[in-house]
Amino acid sequence: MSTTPLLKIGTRGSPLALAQAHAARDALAAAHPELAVDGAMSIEIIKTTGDSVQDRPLSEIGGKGLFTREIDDAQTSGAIDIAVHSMKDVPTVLEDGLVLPCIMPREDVRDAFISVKYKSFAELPEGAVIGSASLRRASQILGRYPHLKVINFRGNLQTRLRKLNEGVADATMLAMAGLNRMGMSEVATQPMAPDEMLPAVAQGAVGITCRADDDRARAWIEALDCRDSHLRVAAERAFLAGLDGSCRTPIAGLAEWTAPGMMRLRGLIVRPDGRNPLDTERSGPVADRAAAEAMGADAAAELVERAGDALPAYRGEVVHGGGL
Ligand SMILES: NCc1[nH]cc(CCC(=O)O)c1CC(=O)O
Repeated sequence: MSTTPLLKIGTRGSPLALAQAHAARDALAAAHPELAVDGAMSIEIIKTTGDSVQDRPLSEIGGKGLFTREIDDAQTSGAIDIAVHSMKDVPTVLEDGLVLPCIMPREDVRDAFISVKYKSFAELPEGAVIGSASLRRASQILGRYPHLKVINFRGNLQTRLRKLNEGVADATMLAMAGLNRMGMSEVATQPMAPDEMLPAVAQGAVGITCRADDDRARAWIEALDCRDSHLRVAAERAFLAGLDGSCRTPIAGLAEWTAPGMMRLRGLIVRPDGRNPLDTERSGPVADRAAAEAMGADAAAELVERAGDALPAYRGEVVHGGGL
């Protein structure tokens, strides 16, 4: 029973991250009989900078890979073999020596409006307080409802819901995907349509990385790859990469299949005050990863061009990733 596991799975320790790691482990066991054996896989919890710093806005901590760096290091050093990530927390450029062969079937991409007293944003009175650590969410809401106030709201899902119940804020927003995976869908007062709240790039997608030279782990996780989800995430991440040299930009993006082989990509960059958002859309055939990435890059190039000198104003205020 004390033999070394064949596959060490790394994850953050939040309840959501653990739920995702357990789901990945179960899918691996179902797909590969040799991994279904007792002790064949282990789950290793790794604390990231983003988990450690709870008292300051993420935008003040800065830097890429707040929720991934320590996990990347563990992977590179061999302390773990694969890592299960919320893709919206993963920087567009992977750590050297790591690859991403697997995107699992994507969950609900939408954000949810959550409130104890109110049914929707439209019902909130003048001066009502929204708790959010996400400038992407906050700025989209302020653009539409400038009479609301946004306060910084950090912590994992459980912490944020507790703050809401304590009356620290009148409403908050959380990804439906996280709620669904935690079996807490009923916490959502109302899912918001992407037209009202465009999700973060790769929201609802879970990816699995491994070392580029680890052929065995790679084959195991590649078997779980959902091609439809992977191409959507590839388009969105190419859009993000095209805009996001610093990884500190409030950006939203969503790719969807409108018909077999036909993709639609919506993209948006916003200012913190929600004024003058820039959005764009692409539709067309996407047969492979190169086509998905070309669509994302093309949409980003258009926004860079249109933003012109104003682009710096869209940058530098927020760290991409970590619930943003
Ligand atoms: N670190 C926060 C984080 N990362 C991924 C999700 C949601 C799940 C997902 O988008 O797959 C969340 C919580 C949230 O934004 O409500």
